[in-house]
Amino acid sequence: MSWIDIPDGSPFGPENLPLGVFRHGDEEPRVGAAIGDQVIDLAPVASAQMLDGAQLFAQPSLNAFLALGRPAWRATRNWLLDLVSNSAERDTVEPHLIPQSAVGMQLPVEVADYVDFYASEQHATNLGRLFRPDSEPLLPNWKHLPVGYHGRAGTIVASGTDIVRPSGQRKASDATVPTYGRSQRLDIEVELGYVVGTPSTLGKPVSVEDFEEHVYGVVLVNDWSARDLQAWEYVPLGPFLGKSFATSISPWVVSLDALAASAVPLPAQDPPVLPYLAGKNLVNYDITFEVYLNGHLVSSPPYRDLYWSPAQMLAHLTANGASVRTGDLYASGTVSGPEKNQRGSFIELTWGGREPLLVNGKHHTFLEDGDELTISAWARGSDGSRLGLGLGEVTGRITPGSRDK
Ligand SMILES: O=C(O)/C=C/C(=O)CC(=O)CC(=O)O
Ligand SMILES: [Ca+2]
Ligand SMILES: [Mg+2]
Repeated sequence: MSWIDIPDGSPFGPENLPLGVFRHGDEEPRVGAAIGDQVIDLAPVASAQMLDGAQLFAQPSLNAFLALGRPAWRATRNWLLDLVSNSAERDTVEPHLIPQSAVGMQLPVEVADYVDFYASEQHATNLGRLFRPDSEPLLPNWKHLPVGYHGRAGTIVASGTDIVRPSGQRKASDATVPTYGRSQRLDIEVELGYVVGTPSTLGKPVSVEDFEEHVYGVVLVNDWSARDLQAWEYVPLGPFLGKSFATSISPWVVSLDALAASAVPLPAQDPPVLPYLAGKNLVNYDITFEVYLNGHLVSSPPYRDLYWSPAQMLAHLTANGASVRTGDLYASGTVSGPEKNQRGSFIELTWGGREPLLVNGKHHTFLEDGDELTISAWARGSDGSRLGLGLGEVTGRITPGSRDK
């Protein structure tokens, strides 16, 4: 319960309290917490209470706060829970509530490195069938390690940023040589992203047990992908320009402490994983995404059945001694469920473009100029309810890009 008025159905209930970076008029961007349809401007509230570290909220990114580590994250969460639930705090907090409609949101984190996994068995199977129809859909390594690649941190953009249609080399299957031009198979990838707070040490792998020491929370990720560029360029070294032009993330970082209510055990893995990937308490989160094309729901991918847990992803990405830094982002890979309306990309939803989707009376395959794509997501608590535990949304609109050359 909160003394703050929270609209019914708000993703930001009194126990969610995600953090983000907002801009209010021409004031400096700074850290806020979302509750209902308002933002708590944290720096002046912390200053009024003469808290150490109040200046950490007067920053244009969460990085300084994230670097403090789990004890400080917990203490901050407890402070926030008290601010919104204890009516004695009302006089201090109320002057620093700002309607979300009056602020602009920017990237919550200055992203250091970006890694993208491929952890949904359903998605990997679908893409195997589409890209490698004559082979086994899952490659032999897939159930032994969380497959991933290093992406491009510098082109991670805030929700709402226009996505310029990328150009590049692509080769039609009946052509002998490639051409350069605008992508004709521009797609989305619906993913969950994990934000690293506490760095690790170079040369020292992070164990699955230490996941919560390093990871602060989650954001929504749309890993825009140009399937025609990708198909022509990516064997054998992996994704490159087909995915590096833009990746959008949601503005509010939901903490693992808030998400704990939706943790579900990871199903048994077969074959058994190597010891460095094994753990007794591996979890996933019971999160369901909703994908809207121009305002119409086209898919609802479920996260809870992902094959690899985020703790295993972190253990694997540091297994060679590579370190993580404050602000690193690693994403789950596209999330797809078994049903047709649970697929997390248009290449799957339209089966390579051969089965167009009928959306509001119009046939769609890949993204067209002007299309607006929004992903939202909700976590479910152990009682099956949504509990005001939403992740908010990430949105972007396709703009035409430069003329073909
Ligand atoms: O299987 C392939 O050939 C291609 C896979 C992808 O494009 C997916 C990817 O990059 C990772 C993911 O988001 O799941
Ligand atoms: Ca991806
Ligand atoms: Mg990308």
